[in-house]
Amino acid sequence: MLTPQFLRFLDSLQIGMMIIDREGMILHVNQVGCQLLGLRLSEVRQHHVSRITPGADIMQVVRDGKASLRVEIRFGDKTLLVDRIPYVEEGEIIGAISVFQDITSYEAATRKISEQERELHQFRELVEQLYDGIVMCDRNGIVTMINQAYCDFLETTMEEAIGKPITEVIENTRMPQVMETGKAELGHLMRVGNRDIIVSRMPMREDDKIIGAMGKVIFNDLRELRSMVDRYNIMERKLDYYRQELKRVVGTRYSFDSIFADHHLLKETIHLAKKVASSRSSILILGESGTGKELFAQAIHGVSARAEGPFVRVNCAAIPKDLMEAELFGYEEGAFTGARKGGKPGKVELAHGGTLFLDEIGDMPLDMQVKLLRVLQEKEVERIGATRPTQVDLRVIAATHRPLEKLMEEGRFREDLYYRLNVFTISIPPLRVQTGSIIAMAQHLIQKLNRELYTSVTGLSPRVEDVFLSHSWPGNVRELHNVLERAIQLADHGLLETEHLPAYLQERKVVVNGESLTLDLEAELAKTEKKVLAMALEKAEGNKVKAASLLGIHRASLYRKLEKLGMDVT
Ligand SMILES: Nc1ncnc2c1ncn2[C@@H]1O[C@H](COP(=O)(O)OP(=O)(O)OP(=O)(O)O)[C@@H](O)[C@H]1O
Repeated sequence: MLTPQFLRFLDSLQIGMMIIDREGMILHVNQVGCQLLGLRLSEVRQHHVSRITPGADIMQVVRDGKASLRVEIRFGDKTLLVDRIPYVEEGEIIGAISVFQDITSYEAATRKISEQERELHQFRELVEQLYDGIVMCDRNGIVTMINQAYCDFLETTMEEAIGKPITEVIENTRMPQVMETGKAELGHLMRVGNRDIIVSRMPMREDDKIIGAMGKVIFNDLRELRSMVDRYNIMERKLDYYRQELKRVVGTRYSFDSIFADHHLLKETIHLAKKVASSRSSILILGESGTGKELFAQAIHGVSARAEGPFVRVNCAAIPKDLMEAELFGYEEGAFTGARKGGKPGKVELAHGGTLFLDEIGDMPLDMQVKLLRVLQEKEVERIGATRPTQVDLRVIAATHRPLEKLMEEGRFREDLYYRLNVFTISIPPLRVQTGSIIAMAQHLIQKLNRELYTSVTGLSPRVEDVFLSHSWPGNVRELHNVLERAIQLADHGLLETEHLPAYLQERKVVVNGESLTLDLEAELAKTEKKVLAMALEKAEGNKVKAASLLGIHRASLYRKLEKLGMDVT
Protein backbone atom coordinates (compact mmCIF):
# COMPACT_ATOMS: atom_id res chain seq x y z
CA MET A 1 0.00 0.00 0.00
CA LEU A 2 2.82 2.50 0.77
CA THR A 3 4.14 2.90 -2.73
CA PRO A 4 7.19 5.21 -3.20
CA GLN A 5 4.95 7.69 -5.04
CA PHE A 6 2.54 7.73 -2.13
CA LEU A 7 5.37 8.22 0.35
CA ARG A 8 6.76 11.12 -1.72
CA PHE A 9 3.31 12.61 -1.73
CA LEU A 10 3.14 12.35 2.05
CA ASP A 11 6.55 14.02 2.41
CA SER A 12 5.43 16.96 0.31
CA LEU A 13 2.61 17.78 2.75
CA GLN A 14 3.11 20.72 5.16
CA ILE A 15 1.47 18.96 8.07
CA GLY A 16 2.77 16.04 10.09
CA MET A 17 1.52 12.59 9.27
CA MET A 18 2.08 9.13 10.73
CA ILE A 19 0.76 5.78 9.56
CA ILE A 20 0.58 2.66 11.74
CA ASP A 21 -0.58 -0.89 11.06
CA ARG A 22 -3.23 -2.85 12.99
CA GLU A 23 -0.69 -3.83 15.67
CA GLY A 24 0.43 -0.28 16.20
CA MET A 25 3.76 -0.64 14.42
CA ILE A 26 4.83 2.58 12.76
CA LEU A 27 4.92 2.21 9.00
CA HIS A 28 5.84 5.76 8.11
CA VAL A 29 6.20 9.32 9.48
CA ASN A 30 6.50 12.05 6.88
CA GLN A 31 9.22 14.73 6.91
CA VAL A 32 7.18 17.45 8.67
CA GLY A 33 6.03 14.81 11.15
CA CYS A 34 9.64 13.85 11.95
CA GLN A 35 10.51 17.53 12.43
CA LEU A 36 7.57 18.10 14.78
CA LEU A 37 8.34 15.00 16.81
CA GLY A 38 12.06 15.77 16.77
CA LEU A 39 12.92 12.24 15.55
CA ARG A 40 14.54 10.63 12.53
CA LEU A 41 12.49 8.25 10.39
CA SER A 42 15.01 5.45 10.97
CA GLU A 43 14.46 5.80 14.71
CA VAL A 44 10.71 5.29 14.52
CA ARG A 45 9.97 3.04 11.60
CA GLN A 46 9.03 -0.47 12.70
CA HIS A 47 8.76 0.67 16.35
CA HIS A 48 5.54 0.50 18.31
CA VAL A 49 3.63 3.78 18.42
CA SER A 50 3.52 3.73 22.20
CA ARG A 51 7.29 4.39 22.23
CA ILE A 52 6.81 7.80 20.68
CA THR A 53 3.56 8.88 22.20
CA PRO A 54 3.08 6.95 25.39
CA GLY A 55 -0.53 6.36 26.26
CA ALA A 56 -1.53 7.28 22.70
CA ASP A 57 -5.17 6.74 21.99
CA ILE A 58 -4.53 5.88 18.38
CA MET A 59 -4.98 2.17 19.09
CA GLN A 60 -8.55 2.94 20.14
CA VAL A 61 -9.15 4.29 16.63
CA VAL A 62 -7.87 1.00 15.19
CA ARG A 63 -10.08 -0.97 17.54
CA ASP A 64 -13.30 1.04 17.16
CA GLY A 65 -12.83 2.21 13.61
CA LYS A 66 -14.00 5.65 14.76
CA ALA A 67 -12.03 8.82 14.02
CA SER A 68 -10.92 11.11 16.87
CA LEU A 69 -10.65 14.68 15.66
CA ARG A 70 -9.08 17.96 16.86
CA VAL A 71 -7.45 16.60 19.99
CA GLU A 72 -4.80 18.85 21.57
CA ILE A 73 -1.84 16.98 23.00
CA ARG A 74 1.36 18.23 24.67
CA PHE A 75 4.52 16.89 23.11
CA GLY A 76 7.61 18.20 24.87
CA ASP A 77 7.26 21.98 24.84
CA LYS A 78 4.88 21.88 21.87
CA THR A 79 1.13 21.73 21.63
CA LEU A 80 -0.05 19.59 18.73
CA LEU A 81 -3.51 19.50 17.25
CA VAL A 82 -4.13 15.88 16.18
CA ASP A 83 -6.70 14.16 13.94
CA ARG A 84 -6.67 10.37 14.04
CA ILE A 85 -8.55 8.38 11.45
CA PRO A 86 -8.78 4.65 10.73
CA TYR A 87 -6.85 3.43 7.66
CA VAL A 88 -9.39 1.30 5.72
CA GLU A 89 -8.68 -0.77 2.65
CA GLU A 90 -11.41 -2.80 0.94
CA GLY A 91 -13.73 -2.25 3.89
CA GLU A 92 -11.21 -3.55 6.39
CA ILE A 93 -9.32 -1.57 9.06
CA ILE A 94 -5.67 -2.18 8.42
CA GLY A 95 -4.23 0.56 10.59
CA ALA A 96 -4.62 4.25 11.44
CA ILE A 97 -3.39 7.61 10.20
CA SER A 98 -2.49 10.45 12.53
CA VAL A 99 -2.40 13.97 11.08
CA PHE A 100 -0.93 16.66 13.34
CA GLN A 101 0.15 20.30 13.33
CA ASP A 102 2.01 22.58 15.72
CA ILE A 103 -0.37 25.06 17.33
CA THR A 104 2.00 26.28 20.12
CA SER A 105 2.23 29.87 18.91
CA TYR A 106 -1.44 29.92 18.02
CA GLU A 107 -2.30 28.74 21.51
CA ALA A 108 -0.04 31.40 23.08
CA ALA A 109 -1.70 34.06 20.93
CA THR A 110 -5.16 32.90 21.96
CA ARG A 111 -4.12 32.99 25.60
CA LYS A 112 -2.83 36.54 25.15
CA ILE A 113 -6.04 37.60 23.47
CA SER A 114 -8.16 36.25 26.28
CA GLU A 115 -5.89 37.93 28.82
CA GLN A 116 -6.27 41.20 26.98
CA GLU A 117 -10.00 40.71 26.76
CA ARG A 118 -10.08 40.22 30.49
CA GLU A 119 -7.98 43.36 31.08
CA LEU A 120 -10.18 45.35 28.75
CA HIS A 121 -13.22 44.12 30.60
CA GLN A 122 -11.67 45.17 33.93
CA PHE A 123 -10.73 48.55 32.47
CA ARG A 124 -14.33 49.07 31.29
CA GLU A 125 -15.62 48.17 34.72
CA LEU A 126 -13.17 50.64 36.25
CA VAL A 127 -14.22 53.39 33.87
CA GLU A 128 -17.85 52.68 34.67
CA GLN A 129 -17.14 53.08 38.35
CA LEU A 130 -14.76 56.03 38.21
CA TYR A 131 -16.92 58.41 36.34
CA ASP A 132 -20.62 58.82 36.10
CA GLY A 133 -20.22 59.29 32.39
CA ILE A 134 -17.46 58.90 29.87
CA VAL A 135 -17.42 59.34 26.12
CA MET A 136 -14.73 59.29 23.45
CA CYS A 137 -14.80 60.37 19.83
CA ASP A 138 -12.33 60.19 16.98
CA ARG A 139 -10.83 63.10 15.01
CA ASN A 140 -13.96 63.25 12.84
CA GLY A 141 -16.21 63.63 15.85
CA ILE A 142 -17.58 60.10 15.59
CA VAL A 143 -18.38 58.44 18.93
CA THR A 144 -16.00 55.51 19.47
CA MET A 145 -16.79 54.69 23.08
CA ILE A 146 -19.47 55.63 25.61
CA ASN A 147 -20.23 53.98 28.90
CA GLN A 148 -23.52 52.61 30.11
CA ALA A 149 -24.11 55.31 32.74
CA TYR A 150 -23.76 58.10 30.20
CA CYS A 151 -26.05 56.22 27.79
CA ASP A 152 -28.66 55.89 30.54
CA PHE A 153 -28.33 59.61 31.28
CA LEU A 154 -28.71 60.52 27.61
CA GLU A 155 -31.52 57.97 27.19
CA THR A 156 -29.72 56.12 24.43
CA THR A 157 -27.87 52.82 24.00
CA MET A 158 -24.25 52.00 23.19
CA GLU A 159 -25.31 50.40 19.88
CA GLU A 160 -27.19 53.55 18.90
CA ALA A 161 -24.54 56.06 19.99
CA ILE A 162 -21.27 54.43 18.83
CA GLY A 163 -20.53 55.33 15.23
CA LYS A 164 -22.74 58.43 15.27
CA PRO A 165 -21.45 62.04 15.15
CA ILE A 166 -21.08 63.20 18.75
CA THR A 167 -23.12 66.32 18.00
CA GLU A 168 -26.11 64.05 17.35
CA VAL A 169 -25.62 62.09 20.57
CA ILE A 170 -24.93 64.96 23.03
CA GLU A 171 -26.60 68.30 22.57
CA ASN A 172 -24.43 71.41 23.02
CA THR A 173 -21.29 69.26 23.06
CA ARG A 174 -18.00 71.14 22.82
CA MET A 175 -15.83 68.14 21.93
CA PRO A 176 -15.27 69.44 18.35
CA GLN A 177 -14.02 72.78 19.76
CA VAL A 178 -11.70 70.97 22.19
CA MET A 179 -10.18 69.05 19.26
CA GLU A 180 -9.92 72.28 17.31
CA THR A 181 -8.14 74.27 20.02
CA GLY A 182 -6.26 71.36 21.58
CA LYS A 183 -7.10 72.83 25.00
CA ALA A 184 -8.75 70.84 27.75
CA GLU A 185 -11.84 72.27 29.44
CA LEU A 186 -12.02 71.08 33.01
CA GLY A 187 -14.95 71.24 35.39
CA HIS A 188 -17.36 73.11 33.08
CA LEU A 189 -20.99 73.41 33.92
CA MET A 190 -23.27 72.22 31.13
CA ARG A 191 -27.00 71.89 30.69
CA VAL A 192 -28.29 68.70 29.10
CA GLY A 193 -32.06 68.41 28.90
CA ASN A 194 -33.26 69.92 32.14
CA ARG A 195 -30.29 68.91 34.23
CA ASP A 196 -26.98 70.55 35.06
CA ILE A 197 -23.87 68.43 34.80
CA ILE A 198 -20.18 69.06 35.31
CA VAL A 199 -18.03 68.04 32.40
CA SER A 200 -14.32 67.84 31.73
CA ARG A 201 -13.24 67.50 28.13
CA MET A 202 -9.74 66.87 26.92
CA PRO A 203 -8.11 66.23 23.58
CA MET A 204 -6.43 62.86 23.01
CA ARG A 205 -3.04 62.95 21.32
CA GLU A 206 -0.73 60.53 19.61
CA ASP A 207 2.71 61.80 18.62
CA ASP A 208 1.55 65.38 19.12
CA LYS A 209 -1.33 64.91 16.72
CA ILE A 210 -4.88 65.22 18.00
CA ILE A 211 -6.60 61.95 17.28
CA GLY A 212 -9.82 62.53 19.17
CA ALA A 213 -11.31 63.78 22.41
CA MET A 214 -12.57 62.40 25.68
CA GLY A 215 -15.34 63.75 27.88
CA LYS A 216 -15.90 62.87 31.52
CA VAL A 217 -19.07 63.67 33.40
CA ILE A 218 -18.00 63.66 36.97
CA PHE A 219 -21.32 64.33 38.57
CA ASN A 220 -24.52 63.73 36.79
CA ASP A 221 -26.51 65.45 39.44
CA LEU A 222 -25.44 68.59 41.25
CA ARG A 223 -27.44 67.68 44.30
CA GLU A 224 -25.06 64.77 44.68
CA LEU A 225 -22.14 67.16 44.36
CA ARG A 226 -23.58 69.40 47.02
CA SER A 227 -24.06 66.54 49.42
CA MET A 228 -20.50 65.42 48.70
CA VAL A 229 -19.19 68.89 49.51
CA ASP A 230 -21.15 68.79 52.77
CA ARG A 231 -19.73 65.38 53.59
CA TYR A 232 -16.26 66.69 52.74
CA ASN A 233 -16.69 69.66 55.09
CA ILE A 234 -17.82 67.43 57.92
CA MET A 235 -14.84 65.15 57.32
CA GLU A 236 -12.47 68.10 57.30
CA ARG A 237 -13.82 69.33 60.60
CA LYS A 238 -13.49 65.83 62.07
CA LEU A 239 -9.93 65.64 60.78
CA ASP A 240 -9.14 68.96 62.42
CA TYR A 241 -10.53 67.69 65.68
CA TYR A 242 -8.49 64.48 65.51
CA ARG A 243 -5.36 66.46 64.63
CA GLN A 244 -5.88 68.50 67.76
CA GLU A 245 -6.53 65.37 69.78
CA LEU A 246 -3.34 63.84 68.46
CA LYS A 247 -1.45 66.94 69.45
CA ARG A 248 -2.87 66.64 72.89
CA VAL A 249 -1.66 63.07 73.15
CA VAL A 250 1.81 63.58 71.70
CA GLY A 251 2.00 67.30 72.42
CA THR A 252 4.76 67.19 75.02
CA ARG A 253 7.92 65.29 74.36
CA TYR A 254 10.02 66.44 77.27
CA SER A 255 9.92 65.86 81.00
CA PHE A 256 12.31 66.81 83.78
CA ASP A 257 14.09 63.53 83.06
CA SER A 258 15.07 64.92 79.66
CA ILE A 259 16.91 67.85 81.23
CA PHE A 260 20.54 67.08 81.88
CA ALA A 261 22.04 69.19 84.63
CA ASP A 262 25.58 68.90 85.86
CA HIS A 263 26.17 72.53 86.79
CA HIS A 264 24.87 73.74 90.14
CA LEU A 265 23.15 76.77 88.57
CA LEU A 266 21.14 74.54 86.24
CA LYS A 267 20.38 72.15 89.09
CA GLU A 268 19.00 75.07 91.10
CA THR A 269 16.88 76.15 88.13
CA ILE A 270 15.38 72.66 87.91
CA HIS A 271 14.71 72.63 91.65
CA LEU A 272 12.87 75.95 91.39
CA ALA A 273 10.94 74.87 88.28
CA LYS A 274 9.73 71.72 90.03
CA LYS A 275 8.60 73.78 92.99
CA VAL A 276 6.55 76.30 91.00
CA ALA A 277 5.16 73.67 88.59
CA SER A 278 2.35 72.70 90.95
CA SER A 279 1.09 76.26 91.46
CA ARG A 280 -1.57 77.77 89.17
CA SER A 281 0.33 80.99 88.57
CA SER A 282 1.95 82.19 85.39
CA ILE A 283 5.64 81.58 84.89
CA LEU A 284 8.16 83.62 82.93
CA ILE A 285 11.17 81.70 81.66
CA LEU A 286 14.20 83.77 80.77
CA GLY A 287 17.13 82.47 78.84
CA GLU A 288 19.14 82.89 75.72
CA SER A 289 18.14 81.10 72.57
CA GLY A 290 18.75 77.33 72.73
CA THR A 291 19.10 77.13 76.51
CA GLY A 292 16.10 74.83 76.84
CA LYS A 293 13.21 77.20 77.59
CA GLU A 294 10.70 75.02 75.79
CA LEU A 295 12.19 71.96 77.44
CA PHE A 296 11.49 73.51 80.84
CA ALA A 297 7.99 74.66 79.84
CA GLN A 298 7.04 71.13 78.74
CA ALA A 299 8.60 69.57 81.82
CA ILE A 300 6.66 71.97 84.09
CA HIS A 301 3.42 71.21 82.24
CA GLY A 302 4.13 67.48 82.61
CA VAL A 303 4.20 67.58 86.40
CA SER A 304 1.52 70.23 86.86
CA ALA A 305 -2.12 69.56 87.75
CA ARG A 306 -2.89 70.23 84.06
CA ALA A 307 -0.63 67.49 82.74
CA GLU A 308 -3.64 65.66 81.29
CA GLY A 309 -4.68 68.78 79.39
CA PRO A 310 -3.14 70.13 76.18
CA PHE A 311 0.23 71.87 75.90
CA VAL A 312 -0.14 74.48 73.18
CA ARG A 313 2.88 76.38 71.95
CA VAL A 314 2.71 79.72 70.19
CA ASN A 315 5.89 81.17 68.77
CA CYS A 316 5.13 84.89 68.86
CA ALA A 317 8.19 85.69 66.75
CA ALA A 318 7.21 83.32 63.95
CA ILE A 319 3.59 84.35 63.35
CA PRO A 320 3.07 87.22 60.88
CA LYS A 321 1.57 90.24 62.70
CA ASP A 322 -1.65 90.33 60.67
CA LEU A 323 -2.37 86.66 61.40
CA MET A 324 -1.57 86.72 65.08
CA GLU A 325 -4.99 87.77 66.31
CA ALA A 326 -6.76 84.98 64.42
CA GLU A 327 -4.09 82.50 65.44
CA LEU A 328 -4.31 83.38 69.13
CA PHE A 329 -7.98 84.14 69.59
CA GLY A 330 -9.67 82.36 66.65
CA TYR A 331 -12.54 83.60 64.55
CA GLU A 332 -16.19 82.96 63.80
CA GLU A 333 -17.54 81.84 60.46
CA GLY A 334 -17.80 84.82 58.08
CA ALA A 335 -15.66 87.08 60.33
CA PHE A 336 -13.64 88.16 57.30
CA THR A 337 -13.17 87.15 53.69
CA GLY A 338 -11.41 83.82 53.59
CA ALA A 339 -12.64 82.87 57.07
CA ARG A 340 -13.10 79.13 57.19
CA LYS A 341 -16.60 77.64 57.32
CA GLY A 342 -17.56 76.90 60.89
CA GLY A 343 -14.91 79.31 62.21
CA LYS A 344 -11.68 78.29 63.91
CA PRO A 345 -10.64 78.19 67.54
CA GLY A 346 -7.51 80.11 68.48
CA LYS A 347 -4.55 78.71 70.39
CA VAL A 348 -5.87 80.25 73.62
CA GLU A 349 -9.08 78.26 73.28
CA LEU A 350 -7.21 75.11 72.32
CA ALA A 351 -5.14 75.35 75.47
CA HIS A 352 -8.29 75.21 77.62
CA GLY A 353 -7.64 72.86 80.54
CA GLY A 354 -3.91 72.88 79.88
CA THR A 355 -0.90 75.12 79.36
CA LEU A 356 -0.41 77.90 76.83
CA PHE A 357 3.29 78.32 76.12
CA LEU A 358 3.97 81.77 74.68
CA ASP A 359 7.45 81.51 73.26
CA GLU A 360 9.28 84.77 72.42
CA ILE A 361 6.66 86.83 74.24
CA GLY A 362 8.92 89.87 73.79
CA ASP A 363 7.98 89.85 70.11
CA MET A 364 4.24 90.08 70.73
CA PRO A 365 2.73 93.26 69.25
CA LEU A 366 1.27 95.75 71.76
CA ASP A 367 -2.37 95.39 70.64
CA MET A 368 -2.13 91.62 71.10
CA GLN A 369 -0.62 92.17 74.55
CA VAL A 370 -3.79 94.08 75.52
CA LYS A 371 -6.03 91.25 74.35
CA LEU A 372 -3.87 88.64 76.05
CA LEU A 373 -4.00 90.54 79.32
CA ARG A 374 -7.78 90.49 79.11
CA VAL A 375 -7.74 86.73 78.67
CA LEU A 376 -5.53 86.36 81.74
CA GLN A 377 -7.64 88.71 83.84
CA GLU A 378 -11.15 87.77 82.76
CA LYS A 379 -10.39 84.12 81.97
CA GLU A 380 -12.38 84.40 78.78
CA VAL A 381 -11.60 84.71 75.12
CA GLU A 382 -13.57 86.31 72.31
CA ARG A 383 -13.10 85.01 68.80
CA ILE A 384 -12.92 87.62 66.01
CA GLY A 385 -16.49 88.29 64.90
CA ALA A 386 -17.99 86.61 67.97
CA THR A 387 -20.80 88.17 69.94
CA ARG A 388 -20.09 86.34 73.17
CA PRO A 389 -16.86 85.39 74.93
CA THR A 390 -15.94 81.80 75.81
CA GLN A 391 -14.67 80.82 79.24
CA VAL A 392 -11.15 79.46 79.27
CA ASP A 393 -9.16 77.91 82.05
CA LEU A 394 -5.47 77.80 81.33
CA ARG A 395 -2.05 78.47 82.68
CA VAL A 396 0.39 80.66 80.78
CA ILE A 397 4.09 79.95 80.64
CA ALA A 398 5.87 82.69 78.72
CA ALA A 399 9.45 82.69 77.58
CA THR A 400 11.83 85.19 76.07
CA HIS A 401 15.48 85.82 75.41
CA ARG A 402 14.85 89.58 75.29
CA PRO A 403 15.31 91.93 78.24
CA LEU A 404 11.66 92.68 79.00
CA GLU A 405 12.54 95.54 81.40
CA LYS A 406 14.31 97.34 78.58
CA LEU A 407 11.37 96.73 76.24
CA MET A 408 9.07 98.22 78.91
CA GLU A 409 11.25 101.31 79.18
CA GLU A 410 11.03 101.70 75.43
CA GLY A 411 7.24 101.32 75.62
CA ARG A 412 7.30 98.10 73.60
CA PHE A 413 6.12 95.81 76.35
CA ARG A 414 3.17 96.49 78.65
CA GLU A 415 4.02 96.76 82.29
CA ASP A 416 0.69 95.31 83.46
CA LEU A 417 1.19 92.23 81.31
CA TYR A 418 4.75 91.89 82.53
CA TYR A 419 3.65 91.75 86.17
CA ARG A 420 0.82 89.41 85.33
CA LEU A 421 3.18 86.95 83.64
CA ASN A 422 6.09 87.39 85.95
CA VAL A 423 4.62 85.72 89.03
CA PHE A 424 7.53 83.30 89.01
CA THR A 425 10.68 83.82 87.01
CA ILE A 426 12.93 81.00 86.00
CA SER A 427 16.30 82.00 84.54
CA ILE A 428 18.15 79.36 82.60
CA PRO A 429 21.89 79.95 82.62
CA PRO A 430 23.63 80.06 79.25
CA LEU A 431 25.96 77.19 78.46
CA ARG A 432 29.07 79.35 78.54
CA VAL A 433 28.68 80.05 82.28
CA GLN A 434 28.25 76.37 83.01
CA THR A 435 32.02 76.03 82.92
CA GLY A 436 33.24 72.68 84.00
CA SER A 437 29.98 71.12 82.87
CA ILE A 438 30.22 71.63 79.13
CA ILE A 439 32.14 68.38 78.60
CA ALA A 440 29.69 66.47 80.80
CA MET A 441 26.77 67.94 78.83
CA ALA A 442 28.52 66.92 75.59
CA GLN A 443 29.00 63.37 76.92
CA HIS A 444 25.33 63.18 77.84
CA LEU A 445 24.26 64.37 74.39
CA ILE A 446 26.69 61.91 72.71
CA GLN A 447 25.02 59.01 74.54
CA LYS A 448 21.57 60.24 73.56
CA LEU A 449 22.59 60.78 69.92
CA ASN A 450 24.34 57.37 69.76
CA ARG A 451 21.01 55.80 70.66
CA GLU A 452 19.12 57.83 68.09
CA LEU A 453 21.62 57.51 65.24
CA TYR A 454 22.79 53.93 65.91
CA THR A 455 26.40 55.07 66.22
CA SER A 456 29.06 54.21 68.77
CA VAL A 457 31.03 57.36 69.40
CA THR A 458 32.91 57.07 72.67
CA GLY A 459 33.75 60.69 73.48
CA LEU A 460 35.80 63.77 72.62
CA SER A 461 39.48 63.87 71.73
CA PRO A 462 41.54 66.19 73.99
CA ARG A 463 41.79 68.74 71.14
CA VAL A 464 38.03 68.76 70.67
CA GLU A 465 37.59 69.20 74.43
CA ASP A 466 39.90 72.21 74.16
CA VAL A 467 37.82 73.72 71.37
CA PHE A 468 34.63 73.10 73.30
CA LEU A 469 36.00 74.71 76.43
CA SER A 470 37.22 77.80 74.64
CA HIS A 471 34.07 78.37 72.55
CA SER A 472 31.44 80.71 74.01
CA TRP A 473 28.43 78.73 72.66
CA PRO A 474 26.15 81.63 71.64
CA GLY A 475 23.60 79.05 70.46
CA ASN A 476 23.82 77.23 73.81
CA VAL A 477 22.76 73.58 74.18
CA ARG A 478 21.01 73.65 70.80
CA GLU A 479 24.31 74.67 69.15
CA LEU A 480 26.22 71.99 71.07
CA HIS A 481 23.58 69.42 70.10
CA ASN A 482 23.78 70.38 66.42
CA VAL A 483 27.59 70.36 66.38
CA LEU A 484 27.61 66.90 68.00
CA GLU A 485 24.90 65.50 65.74
CA ARG A 486 26.92 66.45 62.68
CA ALA A 487 30.24 65.24 64.11
CA ILE A 488 28.79 61.91 65.28
CA GLN A 489 27.47 61.16 61.83
CA LEU A 490 30.85 61.95 60.30
CA ALA A 491 32.81 59.90 62.83
CA ASP A 492 30.34 57.06 63.37
CA HIS A 493 32.52 55.49 66.10
CA GLY A 494 35.54 56.18 68.29
CA LEU A 495 36.50 59.64 69.49
CA LEU A 496 35.30 62.86 67.87
CA GLU A 497 38.23 64.71 66.31
CA THR A 498 38.55 68.36 65.26
CA GLU A 499 38.06 67.41 61.61
CA HIS A 500 34.52 66.31 62.50
CA LEU A 501 33.71 69.80 63.73
CA PRO A 502 32.19 72.51 61.52
CA ALA A 503 34.69 74.89 59.90
CA TYR A 504 33.76 77.81 62.14
CA LEU A 505 34.91 75.84 65.20
CA GLN A 506 38.04 74.53 63.54
CA GLU A 507 39.17 77.94 62.34
CA ARG A 508 38.86 79.81 65.59
CA LYS A 509 42.12 78.61 67.08
CA VAL A 510 45.26 80.72 66.63
CA VAL A 511 48.66 80.38 68.24
CA VAL A 512 50.15 83.60 69.66
CA ASN A 513 53.62 83.46 71.26
CA GLY A 514 53.27 79.72 71.56
CA GLU A 515 49.94 80.05 73.37
CA SER A 516 46.84 78.60 71.72
CA LEU A 517 44.04 81.20 71.64
CA THR A 518 40.63 81.27 70.00
CA LEU A 519 39.08 84.14 68.08
CA ASP A 520 36.16 84.01 70.46
CA LEU A 521 36.46 87.31 72.35
CA GLU A 522 33.97 86.55 75.07
CA ALA A 523 35.49 83.15 75.84
CA GLU A 524 39.03 84.54 75.90
CA LEU A 525 37.99 87.38 78.22
CA ALA A 526 36.25 84.93 80.52
CA LYS A 527 39.34 82.70 80.54
CA THR A 528 41.60 85.64 81.42
CA GLU A 529 39.15 86.94 84.01
CA LYS A 530 39.05 83.53 85.59
CA LYS A 531 42.83 83.33 85.64
CA VAL A 532 43.13 86.77 87.31
CA LEU A 533 40.46 85.95 89.90
CA ALA A 534 42.19 82.67 90.74
CA MET A 535 45.50 84.47 91.11
CA ALA A 536 43.98 87.09 93.43
CA LEU A 537 42.29 84.40 95.55
CA GLU A 538 45.52 82.48 95.79
CA LYS A 539 47.40 85.57 96.88
CA ALA A 540 44.68 86.38 99.45
CA GLU A 541 44.78 82.75 100.63
CA GLY A 542 41.11 82.28 99.85
CA ASN A 543 39.98 85.40 101.71
CA LYS A 544 37.33 86.96 99.44
CA VAL A 545 37.35 90.41 101.09
CA LYS A 546 41.12 90.60 100.65
CA ALA A 547 40.98 89.24 97.09
CA ALA A 548 38.30 91.84 96.18
CA SER A 549 40.44 94.68 97.56
CA LEU A 550 43.48 93.31 95.68
CA LEU A 551 41.41 93.37 92.50
CA GLY A 552 40.03 96.82 93.31
CA ILE A 553 36.39 95.68 93.11
CA HIS A 554 33.54 95.39 95.58
CA ARG A 555 33.09 92.09 97.43
CA ALA A 556 29.57 91.60 96.00
CA SER A 557 30.97 92.14 92.55
CA LEU A 558 33.63 89.44 93.17
CA TYR A 559 30.91 86.99 94.24
CA ARG A 560 28.87 87.76 91.11
CA LYS A 561 31.89 87.18 88.91
CA LEU A 562 32.83 83.92 90.64
CA GLU A 563 29.27 82.67 90.23
CA LYS A 564 29.12 83.73 86.60
CA LEU A 565 32.37 82.02 85.79
CA GLY A 566 31.35 78.86 87.59
CA MET A 567 34.06 79.18 90.24
CA ASP A 568 33.77 78.08 93.82
CA VAL A 569 31.83 80.76 95.73
CA THR A 570 32.06 79.19 99.20
N1 LIG B 1 19.72 70.80 79.92
C1 LIG B 1 19.47 70.18 78.76
N2 LIG B 1 19.57 68.84 78.68
C2 LIG B 1 19.35 68.21 77.53
N3 LIG B 1 19.00 68.82 76.38
C3 LIG B 1 18.88 70.14 76.41
C4 LIG B 1 19.10 70.90 77.59
N4 LIG B 1 18.90 72.19 77.31
C5 LIG B 1 18.55 72.26 76.02
N5 LIG B 1 18.52 71.03 75.46
C6 LIG B 1 18.24 70.71 74.06
O1 LIG B 1 18.57 71.85 73.28
C7 LIG B 1 17.62 72.09 72.26
C8 LIG B 1 17.02 73.46 72.42
O2 LIG B 1 16.10 73.49 73.49
P1 LIG B 1 14.78 74.42 73.47
O3 LIG B 1 14.11 74.38 72.13
O4 LIG B 1 13.99 74.06 74.66
O5 LIG B 1 15.48 75.82 73.65
P2 LIG B 1 14.79 77.26 73.70
O6 LIG B 1 15.49 78.01 74.76
O7 LIG B 1 13.31 77.14 73.80
O8 LIG B 1 15.24 77.85 72.32
P3 LIG B 1 14.58 79.08 71.50
O9 LIG B 1 14.55 80.24 72.42
O10 LIG B 1 15.59 79.28 70.39
O11 LIG B 1 13.26 78.60 71.05
C9 LIG B 1 16.63 70.97 72.35
O12 LIG B 1 17.00 69.95 71.46
C10 LIG B 1 16.77 70.50 73.80
O13 LIG B 1 16.43 69.15 73.90
